[in-house]
This record gives sequence, structure tokens and C-alpha cells, in this order.
Amino acid sequence: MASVMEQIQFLSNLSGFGEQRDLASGSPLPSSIDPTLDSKPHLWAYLVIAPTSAGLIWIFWAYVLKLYLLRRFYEKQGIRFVNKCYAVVGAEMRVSGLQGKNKSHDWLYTERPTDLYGTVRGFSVQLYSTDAALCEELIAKTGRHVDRDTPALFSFGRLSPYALTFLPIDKWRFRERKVTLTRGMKDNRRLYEIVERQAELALARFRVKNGSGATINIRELLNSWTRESSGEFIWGRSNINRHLEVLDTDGQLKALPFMTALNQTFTDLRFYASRFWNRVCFPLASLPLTKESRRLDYNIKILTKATEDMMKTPEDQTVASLVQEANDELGIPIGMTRDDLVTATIAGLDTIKSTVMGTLFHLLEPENEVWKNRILKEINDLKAAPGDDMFVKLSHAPILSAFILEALRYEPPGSLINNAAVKDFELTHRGRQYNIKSGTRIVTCIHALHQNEESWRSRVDPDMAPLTEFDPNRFLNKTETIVSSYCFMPFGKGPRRCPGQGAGVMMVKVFIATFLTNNYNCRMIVPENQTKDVTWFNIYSKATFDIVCDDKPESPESEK
Ligand code: HEM
Repeated sequence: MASVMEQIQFLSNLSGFGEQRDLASGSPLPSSIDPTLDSKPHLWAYLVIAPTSAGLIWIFWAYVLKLYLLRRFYEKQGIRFVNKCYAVVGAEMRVSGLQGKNKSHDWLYTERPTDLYGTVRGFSVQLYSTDAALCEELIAKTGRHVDRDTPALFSFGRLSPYALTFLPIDKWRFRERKVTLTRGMKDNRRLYEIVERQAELALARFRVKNGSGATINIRELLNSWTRESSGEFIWGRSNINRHLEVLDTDGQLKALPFMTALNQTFTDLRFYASRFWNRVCFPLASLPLTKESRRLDYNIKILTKATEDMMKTPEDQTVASLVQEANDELGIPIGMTRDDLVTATIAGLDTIKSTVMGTLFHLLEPENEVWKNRILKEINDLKAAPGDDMFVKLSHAPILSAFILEALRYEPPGSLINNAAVKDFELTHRGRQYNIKSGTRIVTCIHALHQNEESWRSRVDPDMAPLTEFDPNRFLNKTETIVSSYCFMPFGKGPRRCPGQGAGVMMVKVFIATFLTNNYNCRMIVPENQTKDVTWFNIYSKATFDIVCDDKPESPESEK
């Protein structure tokens, strides 16, 4: 067998770093490898590697034991754990399997036996709340007992780790930053003008028009519209017109428009973090362990550089310029402002796309024809009413609002709010007291909450249609009650609530109104192999449908 020295020599020759010489004198430089070394490194290696490995194994089993004991601790308090949910990999195996079948959201609410129910997720115990009263209690504790703890930090958070959404409420000037971000998005008139123009452009580009005969994939159209609208609103047209060279999935450099590069990197980061081991141990997703992760790191660097350049040339009246100006006055570091703006840009892409898809899907179902005609009539009446400010009129379109809110209830785009206990605390609910340990993840399951009959009947309306039915009637004349209740929270609630709620709803309304007035006669085709139980639209869903613009335009009932 070759000696250690021979092996080192062989490797040195290969790498070209064998003997380094002082360029001036030509004499050999002292080498970091001592040629007199014998087999002692082996001994050192054993002395270091063996105890380290043994230590790691002990730590691993100590974690498993801790998880087991914590689970028993909660079970003794009456919290039921999901079946076959073993420490570390149990629940993840199941969720990853269901995700592949586009089904995990069902799993989250069909097993809803208690007020809180549990899983073991990776290295932590996770308790889900699905009841309005309990959510209200938890939101009152946000910032003091419970705060954000989201795996998203290791997924799209790699793009903007200092964004306020990943940081504790009492640190990093959270409250001031949230106010400046929310204020920066207040200009509804500008938003309306951008979103409507971009909707018209996208519909024209895809030939979505009564009688055009075109068949289009709705996802593609919405990808284009959301990117153009959100990008222009936040950064301005000339800033987002720039192209960036990023690595595609084959590792080839490709020039893409800024918003496409950002959106694709964001989606790739999310799907990469959803792989099995990355779901078991969140931080793994952010390490450069795989080719895919290194590709994403490269793209993140390019995007970071581009956004920093864009901040040097802010465009007037854009969200970026308003937030930057306000944050500069407050002395907030530029990196934090940059991260808040990047997060705000991506937060409004897939969420809005899913909401529009869900709304259109129900609107184009034959059994909702009556609703389609009622909404179209409402939009036409608003257009004909005196006054030019369509954005003001649209904010008072009760039928369109009820339909969109019901779509958000039925299929909220983000179905979980990821928080964790920041200290031990007691939670009292329906006369029971739960003791929660610091570090336990506390997750509001929005989807399950929106399906909780008991909460809705006691807090909203005892006589409403079952929540498994899609029925916008439940919102008509009750919008205020529902939106302020804790039964309905597609945008979260409390100090962490979504700052883009107003802008998001406006964007969806404008798109639906523009789409319907251009294309009232279209049909929807759901792919044959896409069964009903996987046809749902949230940010993890891959479901889709086509829009067919029929050849024979007919006036709808409402226009006669
Ligand atoms: C229909 C569209 C949208 C939905 C359903 C939605 C939903 C949500 C939800 C559920 C949260 C978590 C709230 C919580 O933890 O309590 C959130 C947070 C957030 N959203 Fe949205 N969102 C939408 C659109 C937007 C838009 C358009 C923007 C920005 C332009 C935006 C920016 C943000 C930001 C920055 C946060 C983090 C807030 C924080 O952690 O304090 N969202 N959103």
C-alpha cells in the first residue's frame, strides 16, 4: 500500500500545489504539510472523529427521547397526536407522500379530533390549532408568548433573511418597518391603474377575448400578469425591465427579466425546501450540499446585486422609493429595507395567482353561472355609475367581494401560520388548561379553521350552508362580521397580519372584473387526469385548468 507521504505527493502533483517556491529567490516555501509526518494523523483522526461521531449519536438519541417525552407530556393533557407520527421522520414521511399526490391539505384538516392536535415534525413537536376561540387566544399572545418560527427562513428566506417576517416582533425595529411597508402600499389609485393595464395587456397577448377561439393555460397567463403588476407596483417599470443572467435547472446561464428570475428562484427555493430531508431538518435546505442548492445560491447573489442596484435608482411613487425614504429617515439599515422589499415582492406572486385561480375556477363552474351573471351585472352597473374612480367603486362591489372571500375561505393560498412558543405558558380553552413548553411549534391551520363548523355556527351564523359547500351567500351582508371574527383569516391576524391584504384583494378584484368584461362567454377545461380531490389552489398546488374562448360570442343574460 502506498505510504501516506506518497499519497500526499500524488495529490500534490495532481493539484499543482506540490512544492511552492518563493518567486524572488526560487527557494521552496515552507509547506503546510510536514514531510516528516508518519502515520500519526490516523491516530489524531481517530481521536477526533470517534468521539465526535459518538457524541453526535448521543445528541441524536437525546433529541429523540426529548421529542418522545414532550409528545407524552402533551398527550397526557388530552392533545391527540396524528397516528404513525414517530419522532423525527414520522409525520414528514406521510406529508411528503401526500404532497406528491397533491393532497396534504386534506390530511391537515380531516384529522381534527381535538382543539389542538399534534405531530412530530423533524426535530420539534408541532401543535395545530383549528378552532376560532383558540386562535383568538393565541393571537392575543403573539409577540409575548408566541412568535414566528417559520421554515420559510430556510426556503425563500434565503433571498431575504432580514425581512421582518423572519424576525422576532420585539427586535430589529419590527413595528416601525411594518408601518412603513404597509404605508408604502397604500396608493390604491396607482395600483389600480397598473393592475388593470397589465391585465388588459396579458389578456390581449394570450388572445383571451370572446370568440377568439384561443385555448390558454391559466397558470401561464397569471404568472405573467402577477409578475408584471407586482414588479411595476413595487419597483417601477424601468427597474424591472432589466435582464439578469441566472443559472437554469440544467446549470446553463440564461438571461431572464428581473421578475421572472426572482419568481423562478423563489418557487425553486420553496420546492427545494419541501424535499424530504429538508422538511425533517429545516436548516439543511440552506446549506450548499447539493448542486441544486449551489445553483440557487448563485442566483440569489445575482438577484441581491440587482435589487441593490435598483435601490440606487428608485422610481418616483413606487413602493420601493416610499419605503426606502421612510426607512432612511428612521435610520433603518439598507439591507433590512432591501429584504422587506424583496419579501413584499414575492409575497404577492403565488398568493394572488392562487386566489385568482380559485376564484375563476368556481366562477366558471356551470352551477355558478348565476353568480357569474350577477357579478358581471354588478361590474357593468359600477362602470355606468357617475364618477371616474373605478378603484373606489370596486372596493364597494359586495357580490364580487363575497365571491372572492368565499374562494379565500374555501381554499386559502397559505394554509398554515408557522409560530412557536417563545417561553413556557398556560393556555386556557373551554375550561381546560394546557401547559405549553417553550420551543413547541404552534401552527394555526387556516384551512382547518375555515372548515370548522362549530366555530362558524356559534360565531357567525347558525343557519349557513355547510362549510364543505362553496357558497358566497354566507358573506353577503355578513362580510364585516366574518372578516373581524377569528373564524376567517386568510391574511392572518394580529401584529403579524399580512400588510398586503388591501393591495392583494384589489389586485384580484381588478383581474376578475377585467377578465369577465372581456371574456364572459369562456369555458373552463380541467385536465382529464386531474381528479376533483386534487383540484384545489393554494401556493403548493400544481393543479391547473385551461380557458377556452368560444367561437360563438353571445350576450350574457345581464347585458340584455
Ligand atoms: C391574496 C393575497 C395574499 C394572501 C392570501 C396573503 C396571506 C398572508 C398570510 C397568511 C400571512 C401570514 C400572516 C400571519 O402570520 O399572521 C402573510 C404575511 C405577509 N404578507 Fe401576505 N398575502 C397576500 C398578499 C400579499 C401581498 C400582495 C403582499 C405585498 C405586496 C404581501 C406581503 C406580506 C408580508 C410582507 C407578510 C409578512 C408579515 C409579517 O410577518 O409581519 N402579501 N400574508
